[in-house]
Amino acid sequence: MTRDEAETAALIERLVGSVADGEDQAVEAALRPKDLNEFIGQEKVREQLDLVLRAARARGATADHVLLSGAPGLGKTTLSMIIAAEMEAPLRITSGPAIQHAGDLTAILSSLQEGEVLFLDEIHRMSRPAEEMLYMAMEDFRVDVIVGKGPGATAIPLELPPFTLVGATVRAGLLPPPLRDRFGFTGHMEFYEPAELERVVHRSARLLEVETTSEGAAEVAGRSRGTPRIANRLLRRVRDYAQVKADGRITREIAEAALAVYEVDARGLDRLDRAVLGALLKLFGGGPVGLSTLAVAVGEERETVAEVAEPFLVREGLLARTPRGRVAMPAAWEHFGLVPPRQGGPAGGREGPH
Ligand SMILES: Nc1ncnc2c1ncn2[C@@H]1O[C@H](COP(=O)(O)OP(=O)(O)OP(=O)(O)O)[C@@H](O)[C@H]1O
Repeated sequence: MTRDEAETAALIERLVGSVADGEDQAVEAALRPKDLNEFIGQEKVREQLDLVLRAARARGATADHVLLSGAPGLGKTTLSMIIAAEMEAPLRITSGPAIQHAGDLTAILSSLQEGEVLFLDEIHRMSRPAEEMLYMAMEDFRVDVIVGKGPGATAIPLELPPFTLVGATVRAGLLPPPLRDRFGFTGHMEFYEPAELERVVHRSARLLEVETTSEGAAEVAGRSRGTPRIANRLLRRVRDYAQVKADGRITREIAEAALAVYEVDARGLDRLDRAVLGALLKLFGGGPVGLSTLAVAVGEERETVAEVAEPFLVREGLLARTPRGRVAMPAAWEHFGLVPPRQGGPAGGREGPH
């Protein structure tokens, strides 16, 4: 290997990244469904994707580029792995924030094998020049490698083997239209219904060899915010509790006691959700308040509040996003045991009767 090749390999290694260490990551990887049949819920996306992949296989062609949109933890990475497995193709995983320069993307694209699936997580966070390079790569399987700098710079066209790009984003609307339009198929991932999450919990419990009653699984599922990753995480924590404090079996009582320890409340709100709602209610009298102000108040990034906490709070009817700012809904006051201030009264609300 020459020095250039070694540097490129190191660069790709850094960009593509390996799965983080730790028992939880290893367990999470083991819990991933391996094919579309094992993948629970998301009927629409599954059916549509199944058609796209079957048709490509029948033609002996590389599958069209796929865009997956949806909140974190709904299974976008898992689906990209399934796409690669179903196409019997290798998979490369990277993310938008890892690609800061067009050269970063060239390094990855130029090392792809024919038919390879490239999973680009958080595609909306890629740098502009890289994004523009991706347009051409997706459409014509070609990139221009820029050699040199300034007026003397020349563009050398480089042919790429056909590949399938699987882009993942929290919202398809975050992508510029020219990029969005280059995907042959867009799958919108929805939050999971409680019954689907119960199936996820049962499946994971079976794989982890943990005995779980129906009520125990329902309790974990009900607090998992419609998200399989959270269901799996809560299941692992409840399993720990059941092993240390009881006989290892997950019942409703054990799930309730364990989740109280981990500060996940009966509605599934976690510490961040409660911080956001608590600030909205107690500091801003229920709003309206701007996203930036709210984010500063809870010491989080705007994006974290908007993309991690809010979709669930909105869906639960606890918070509304209005043109004037974020507003707490009556259910939020109730959940916190607070009474909303009267119009024109002092901000902050009063303690309720319970
Ligand atoms: N439909 C499903 N059926 C069973 N398990 C699932 C399903 N979807 C996701 N999971 C589980 O949830 C975990 C999280 O999924 P995954 O990493 O694919 O989410 P993601 O949408 O890519 O999240 P992020 O965008 O944050 O990376 C996985 O470990 C997987 O086991």
